[in-house]
Amino acid sequence: MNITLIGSGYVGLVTGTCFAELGNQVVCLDVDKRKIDLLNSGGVPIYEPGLQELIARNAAAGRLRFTTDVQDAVAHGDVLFIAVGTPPDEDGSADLKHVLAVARDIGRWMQGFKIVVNKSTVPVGTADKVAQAISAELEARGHSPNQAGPQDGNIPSFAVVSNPEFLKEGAAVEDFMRPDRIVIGVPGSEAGNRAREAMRVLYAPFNRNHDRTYFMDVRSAEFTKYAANSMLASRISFMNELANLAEQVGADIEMVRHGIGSDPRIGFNFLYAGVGFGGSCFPKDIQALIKIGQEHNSRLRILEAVNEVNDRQKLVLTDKIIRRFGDSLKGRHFALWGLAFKPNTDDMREAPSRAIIKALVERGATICAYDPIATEVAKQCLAQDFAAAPELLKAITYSDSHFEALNSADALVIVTDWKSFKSPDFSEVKARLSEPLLFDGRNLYEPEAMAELGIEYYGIGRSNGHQESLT
Ligand SMILES: NC(=O)c1ccc[n+]([C@@H]2O[C@H](COP(=O)([O-])OP(=O)(O)OC[C@H]3O[C@@H](n4cnc5c(N)ncnc54)[C@H](O)[C@@H]3O)[C@@H](O)[C@H]2O)c1
Ligand SMILES: O=c1ccn([C@@H]2O[C@H](COP(=O)(O)OP(=O)(O)O[C@H]3O[C@H](CO)[C@@H](O)[C@H](O)[C@H]3O)[C@@H](O)[C@H]2O)c(=O)[nH]1
Repeated sequence: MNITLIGSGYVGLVTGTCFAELGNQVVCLDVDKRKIDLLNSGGVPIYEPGLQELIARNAAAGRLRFTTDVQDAVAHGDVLFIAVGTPPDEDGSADLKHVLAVARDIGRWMQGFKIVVNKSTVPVGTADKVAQAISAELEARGHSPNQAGPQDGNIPSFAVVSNPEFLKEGAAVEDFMRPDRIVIGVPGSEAGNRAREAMRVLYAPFNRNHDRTYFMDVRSAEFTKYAANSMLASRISFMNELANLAEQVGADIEMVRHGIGSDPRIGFNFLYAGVGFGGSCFPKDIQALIKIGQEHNSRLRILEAVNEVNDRQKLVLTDKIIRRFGDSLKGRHFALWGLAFKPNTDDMREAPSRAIIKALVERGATICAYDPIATEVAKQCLAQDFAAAPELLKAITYSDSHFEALNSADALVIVTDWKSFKSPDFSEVKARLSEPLLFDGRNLYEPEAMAELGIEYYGIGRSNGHQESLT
């Protein structure tokens, strides 16, 4: 099948590359010329395990190409995927300007029948707005907008489908290639039926052993995406709130996690307490759903609390550091392991490390940070965060080695749960730190083991270690 991805970021690039891997002819379009030039010269603008090799293989095989030419890209695809950003507007609602700009581009250039598939995360009702924007452009071209029936020849007609994406960064290729489910919302029309059949064929390779596709109406599909992210984020904030209470009552949240996760009705996934959730999805999607609720006079109190708990949780580790050292951290130096919002990515959007670094540096501390992948992206993000006080940026240095970052630090602060942090040589850690002190924002280690090693250890919601001395 001929497929076009409009928007070549995390979702567009991964989706396009994976469809090419399955034998489709794929064009990835982006307005960002630097991104397309980089892709055309063999580079990859994001870090995602396995992606670089897949892109190289499919580009070499002639199944995957990159362009900034809208007319060419729209002409190529029988199926046109919209995979552009839907960032939060000032009031928290999803900003649809990129999605609607793409819809207008499609309307401006399309010929014949096109299946327009929205993969961006969007509020319920967006497919209707996309259809209206395409129709308005067709009318301007002198065509009567027609979404109704199967057409022949070059008379433009279309169906707008919702196909939300559920991949996780850091595991995007794996998630896309082995989806738990494929949600497809199709309109109830003849064009919709045609789109449904095309989507069934396109996704057939994912359904060989059992059918993972859930066909539904468009609005339910749009809503499903927000519902999934809200549920997952709620679990995390719930566990973080319980973790903070566990410290007060002398319970250990890791024991509690095992105890409740073993109930199949609850399950183990997304129950890890930590320094809060970040990334480009949970924070913005929860804001957007809260806003949708407000607009429909249906306040979402649980989600309001999920956000509030998360904002607070990003500073829980800093609070522990302040309780240990006092409010002024002047003259204190910390090693910080992990900048990205989660492992296996260089994405720094809403990363808890940004809030933690800001809080420490504003209190006079200096920091040496290490991240296996995200350092360069982090430098740019932190420069923005400290734009109003650029002199504070000097307090942050970076190391290429997680051990060197420890040199002469008053404590090690762990923010991201990269695998390579899980079993460090603790004798080396102790030898390099000026005192054996560890603040673990991801509960990577056991308090008892740390005590045996002579390391003063503070986790999130851990009963033993030294929590009592902080309360
Ligand atoms: N990142 C994820 O893990 C993830 C997962 C599932 C869903 N989503 C959703 O998918 C959408 C895209 O997210 P992303 O992380 O890939 O965003 P991104 O910012 O990485 O990529 C979006 C790309 O779209 C391009 N773009 C913007 N306007 C354009 C236009 N008019 N024509 C062509 N290209 C244009 C941008 O230049 C950018 O390269 C969002 O709605 C997001 O919520 C993201
Ligand atoms: O038990 C957990 C699980 C995750 N996190 C944090 O939650 C955030 C999000 O993690 P994750 O969901 O793994 O990454 P994302 O790439 O943001 O993926 C989410 O957002 C995507 C965009 O909508 C969806 O497609 C995915 O299904 C959804 O998991 C990160 O900061 C994690 O550290 C926790 O604190 N505890």
